[in-house]
Formats: sequence, structure tokens, C-alpha cells
Amino acid sequence: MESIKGRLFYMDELYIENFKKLAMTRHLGDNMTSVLIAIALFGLTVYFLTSRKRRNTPPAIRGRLPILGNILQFRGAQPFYILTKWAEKYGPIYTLRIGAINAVVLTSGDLAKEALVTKYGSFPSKHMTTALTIATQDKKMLPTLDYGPHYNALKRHMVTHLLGPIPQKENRVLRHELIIRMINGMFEDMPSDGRVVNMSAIVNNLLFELALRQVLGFAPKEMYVAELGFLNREQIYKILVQDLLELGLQFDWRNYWPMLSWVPNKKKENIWNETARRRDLVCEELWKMYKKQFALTGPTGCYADNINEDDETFKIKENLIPMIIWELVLESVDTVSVASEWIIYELARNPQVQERLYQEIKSVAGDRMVNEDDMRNLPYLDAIIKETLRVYNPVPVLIPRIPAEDITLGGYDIPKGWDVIVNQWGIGRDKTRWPDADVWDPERCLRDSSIDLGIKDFKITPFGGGKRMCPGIQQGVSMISLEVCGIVQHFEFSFPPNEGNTDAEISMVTFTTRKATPMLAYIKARVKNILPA
Ligand code: HEM
Repeated sequence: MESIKGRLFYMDELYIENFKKLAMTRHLGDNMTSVLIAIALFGLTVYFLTSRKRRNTPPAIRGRLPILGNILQFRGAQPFYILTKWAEKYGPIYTLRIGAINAVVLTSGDLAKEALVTKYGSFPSKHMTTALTIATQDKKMLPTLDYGPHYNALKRHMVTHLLGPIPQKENRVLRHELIIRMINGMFEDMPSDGRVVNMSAIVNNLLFELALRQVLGFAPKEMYVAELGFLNREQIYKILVQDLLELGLQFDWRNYWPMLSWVPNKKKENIWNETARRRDLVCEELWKMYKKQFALTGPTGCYADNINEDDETFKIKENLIPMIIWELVLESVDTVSVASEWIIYELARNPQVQERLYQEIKSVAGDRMVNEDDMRNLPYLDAIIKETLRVYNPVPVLIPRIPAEDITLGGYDIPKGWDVIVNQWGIGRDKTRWPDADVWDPERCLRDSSIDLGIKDFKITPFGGGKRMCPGIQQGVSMISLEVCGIVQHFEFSFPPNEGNTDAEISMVTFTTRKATPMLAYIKARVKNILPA
């Protein structure tokens, strides 16, 4: 009995022990649950606090659709017009979304300076579309290269041998020779009552010839390219400049929905590849022609004389030389010709400004032809160029930069990997900064001597800014000045009566702000012949 009792007791004891253990476990369990809940709450609080911090992103454009984002809101107008309209509504920094890509748009000089100068190191690379990747043979062109030793070496080479002050001084004779040729050409078959000319073509031809000669030492009127046959100058221009500029803007939806990048888009890719292939064939042939010429005559003082085929700078990604020839030709022609076209357009529209510029040139150069030394004594010309670059910025938006780390801009948080777009067009047309922002008026740049095209002052940034600022600024401004002064000194021009397009429409098909229709002008000679040097 005792044993049973004892057993019972034992069982009681056991039961109590177990009960205690159970209670302990429950207690512990309760504690554990509380701990877990506490951890979860803590985690959530931290998440909300940090995500709230992370979500301190700039205001977002309203109307964003699931999957599509804001893309449909770009329909029917130039993207830079829309970006600028949004800046008027949402302020100088805002975000938008295209497909899966988030972008921050900057529309103020201060913000551009913060991104391009102060926080330059945070943006080692740029966002490339498929078309741009094909056009640049996967970032072989300097403006698209990631920041690094190869970028530095290539830029140094271009500046030392072509774009810096010393080679630019040496190319002065060439520029002068070509301006004389342009003016003589305009005088040809000139009736006393004037005639209508295509100013866009005149300026383009001049710049294309300059580009080829300063890079290669020659500018072929025609050439034979295996697979393409004989090409005349116009066809060479089309293959090297026009077709590639049109490629720059081509849209590929896979760039904005990367998870669908496996879906083929063969039809478009074939066209883009063919455009780039034709460019490569022409550039390879030009390089062969240069080498033949060099074997006969030795150096002629052109940029190619400084290319050493064994130099690592030109071998880092297969053979870079044909691409460098191409990029220097393209860059020397397009933006400069866009700016010159718009100046001629505004001078035709504003005869009183044209007359005042003519009087300024005459007061400095008298009866001889204006030259590059005169330019520093022509403040009205300087104001005309700056005002044109403000109103018709040839590069309306910079290629998007991608921050390699989380950064802040304008006090907002910008997550790593987002696109950062500098809206240069909007900076020039900012209504809060410029009274009558859309009106072309050189007086405003005459009054404000601090405007320096983005070197120190960021009120306008036609050449970008910071370390990736355009190294061709000196050549660009020299050529614009020489062309415009040469034409104004010898001819009076206006819109042709009953002919030509007098509105300021911008082409929808190129990356730069080229006038949609060629600039036709009715010209009348001011003097009988070209003026002596
Ligand atoms: C009015 C004339 C010109 C304008 C408005 C202009 C504009 C620009 C702009 C805005 C950039 C910066 C692009 C970016 O950061 O995303 C740039 C870069 C560049 N430009 Fe120009 N440009 C002009 C003339 C020239 C000329 C004549 C050349 C030389 C042949 C040239 C060569 C370059 C190069 C090599 C870069 C890349 C610089 C780098 O990434 O470090 N440009 N240009």
C-alpha cells in the first residue's frame, strides 16, 4: 500500500514537477513570445524609421501607373520640354519612374553643381540604352566611358593633342583657311539683289571639313569602302554623323524593364548594328587612308600623327582608333553646328541685333577680316553666344549618371542605382531664375558678366560641368564665333520671303536640339569681295 501510496505520492510529485516544468516552459514560452514580439516591434520601428529616412526622396511626379510608371506622360512632345514643365510644377528636383527605372531630375544650376562637381566621385558610370551601347561599341566613346584610368588616359591624349590651348592655337591657321573658303563660296554667283542660301548646309560642310582635317590631315571628297562602294562627301557625312545622331534617341523598352531583357528585339537591333557597322567600315578605311598618306608625306600636324598603335590607351578594348576618329569628328560637327544655326536664326529674326553685332565687329576689325584675336573685344558677340546656348542648349539633357552608393542631393536621399538626369534645357529656361525665360535677349548676358558657361558659374551649363565638362569648349566657341562674325561681316541676311521655315521647331529625331527644318536665309553682300586678312 505504501508502495502504492509512495508511488502515488511519487506520481503526485512527478505530476507537480512536470506541472512546474510545464509552467516554467509556458512562462519561458510567454517570455519568448514577448521577446519575439518585442524584437519584431523593434525591427519594424527601425524599418519604418530608416525606410522613412530612405523614403526622403524628392517629390514624385503624379500619374504614375503600375508597371508603366510615368512613361505615357512623355507622349507627343520632346522629353526635355516635359521634364521642364514638371520642374515648374514640382520644383528643381523630383523623381519619376519609367518601367522599373527610377530617375531623379535636376533642374537648377546649384543642384547640377552638387551632382557634377561636389559629388562627382559618387557617379563613376552613366546609364546606357541599347542603341547608345551599340553606337559607342559598348562605351568606347569618351563621354560614355566609366570613370577610371582608361578614361583619364584617353581624355589626356585628346586634350594634349587636339582640344587643349596649344593644339588649338596650332589649328588656328586651318580654321582661318576654312572660314575664307566658306565666305568665298557664299560670294559665288552672287547676284546684286541677293539670293537664298541654305545656311545649315554651309555651316555643316565647313565643320565637317574642319573635323576631318584636324583629326586626319585630309578631308576626302569621295572614298571607296569595300562593301559600301564609292561614297561622296554627303554620304560620308550621313554615315558618320547624321545616322548616328538619330540612333542616339532610339527607344528600347527592354532598357526600362530589365527583367524582360531576354526578349529579343531583333528588328531594331539589326538596324542599329548595321548603322554602327557602316560607321566602322568608313572609319577603318579613313584610318588606312591616313596611314598611306603618312607613309608618303610624314606628319602633317593633325591629331592622328600622335596616335601610337602600340599605346595601351588605344588597345584597351580591341582597336580603339577608328572609334576615336569617329567620336572627334562627330563631336566637332554636331553641337557646334546646332548652336551656329540657332544664332543665325535669331539674327535673321532680330535685324537690329544683327546690325548692332555688325557695327561692333566693324569697330574692332575695320576693313580687314575679323580674326580670333578680335573675339575678346566683342562683348556683344559673347552675349549672343551665351544667350543662344541658354535658350537652345544643344545638349538638352546629360546622359543619366548612376550613383554607385546612396547619396543626398539637394537634401534628399537618392538611393544607389537610380538614374540622375541633369536637365540642362530646363536650367536655361527656368522661369524662377530668368525673367521672360523663353525670350531670346542677349542684353541679359551683357548685363550679367558672371555667366561663364558652367566653368565656375552654373546659371547655364551648355558644356556640362565638373571633371566631365566638355573639353571641346574652346574649339566650339572659336568656331561659332568665327562663322557668325565672318558671315555678319560680309552679308546681311533675313528669312527668305515666302520661303523657309521661320518657326523655332526642334527636330524630334536627334539627340541634340537641331532645328527641325534647315535654316534658309536670304543673303545680300555688304561688301564687294571677301575682306583682306
Ligand atoms: C557648342 C559646342 C559644344 C557643346 C554645347 C558641347 C556639349 C557637351 C556636353 C554637355 C558634354 C557633357 C556630356 C555629359 O557630361 O554627359 C560634352 C562632353 C564632351 N564633349 Fe562637347 N560640346 C561641344 C563641342 C565639342 C567639341 C568641338 C568637341 C571636340 C571635338 C567636344 C568633345 C567632347 C568630349 C570628348 C566630351 C566628353 C567629356 C568627358 O566625358 O569627360 N565637344 N560636350
